[in-house]
Amino acid sequence: MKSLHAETAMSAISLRGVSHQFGAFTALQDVSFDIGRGEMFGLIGHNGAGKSTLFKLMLGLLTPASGSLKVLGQDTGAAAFRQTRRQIGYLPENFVTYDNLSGAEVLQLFADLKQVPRSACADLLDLVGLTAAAGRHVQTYSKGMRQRLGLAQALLGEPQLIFLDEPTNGLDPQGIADFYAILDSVRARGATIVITSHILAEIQERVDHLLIMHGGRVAAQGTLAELRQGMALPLTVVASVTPLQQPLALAALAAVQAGSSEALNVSTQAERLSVRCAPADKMAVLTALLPVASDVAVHESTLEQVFLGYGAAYAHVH
Ligand SMILES: Nc1ncnc2c1ncn2[C@@H]1O[C@H](COP(=O)(O)OP(=O)(O)OP(=O)(O)O)[C@@H](O)[C@H]1O
Repeated sequence: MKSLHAETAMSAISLRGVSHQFGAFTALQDVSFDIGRGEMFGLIGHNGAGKSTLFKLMLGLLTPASGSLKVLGQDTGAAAFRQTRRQIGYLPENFVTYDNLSGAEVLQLFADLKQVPRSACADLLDLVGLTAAAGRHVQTYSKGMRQRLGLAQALLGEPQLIFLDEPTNGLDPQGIADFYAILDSVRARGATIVITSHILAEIQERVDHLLIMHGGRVAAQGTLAELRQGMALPLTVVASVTPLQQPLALAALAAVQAGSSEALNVSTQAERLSVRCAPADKMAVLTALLPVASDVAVHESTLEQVFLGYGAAYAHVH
């Protein structure tokens, strides 16, 4: 499936035919995609699919064996990329910090390393909700607080581009919600965010575009809607139907089934009627149910189902 977004100089990131080997092992093969400026871009894949390697290439920490890789318009291999790096923030998968320093001291240290004025630290600590704990040793921080400190570090210097490698790993639901609320405020100033996560339910409503990696290759890319379309997984329509209306609903659905080559799976439980059908039959099912039902809702396939579907399809071909 081809990316639909424009492959122009406006891309924050552009990869063409990128491959990378570790010794004899090919970790990435012929990877091409674009990330538009201001997007929240989700990179997903099984363990070992190549996500962290891609991050390291995009950060200029590794050099691709072949292909071209431009980040913020600059070739990552060029000497000038050192300057571009200042526009980039990175929260690694395992953010390691110094336990016997305070949160404020850790952030100041990173500010010095990034040559960002220390005066920026107070606002960032405030943004990530650590002002009250700024004087405490990081040793006493919870996992969520450490991750928020890591995010503050990634946001030093107001970077245009931010890489977050499994940033919500180990956070509780409130911690995850807080983390994404901070990201929303970062997005509001136009920053591009690239994020990996294994918690697909968490990112499916939050990212603009997705790239599914499998075995070092791109298995699929697009918006969630495009990825769903590519997989054509069944969806479920649920509705409330009174006992009086139920025969009418079932008759209307039988008519839909008669006109479709795909199976319609209808089940009823008390007044709740549920129809599992192919995406192509969605409108016909809705048209059949709307006159005789209430509370009609469509449950599309989840990103997790889509991801597993692409994984299975990919494994079948390769
Ligand atoms: N420095 C290295 N030397 C040799 N092999 C490596 C090196 N770094 C990564 N690999 C291998 O490259 C492949 C891709 O690894 P990578 O860390 O990019 O995967 P990932 O998608 O980030 O996985 P995870 O979800 O587990 O973090 C894996 O098979 C890994 O073992």
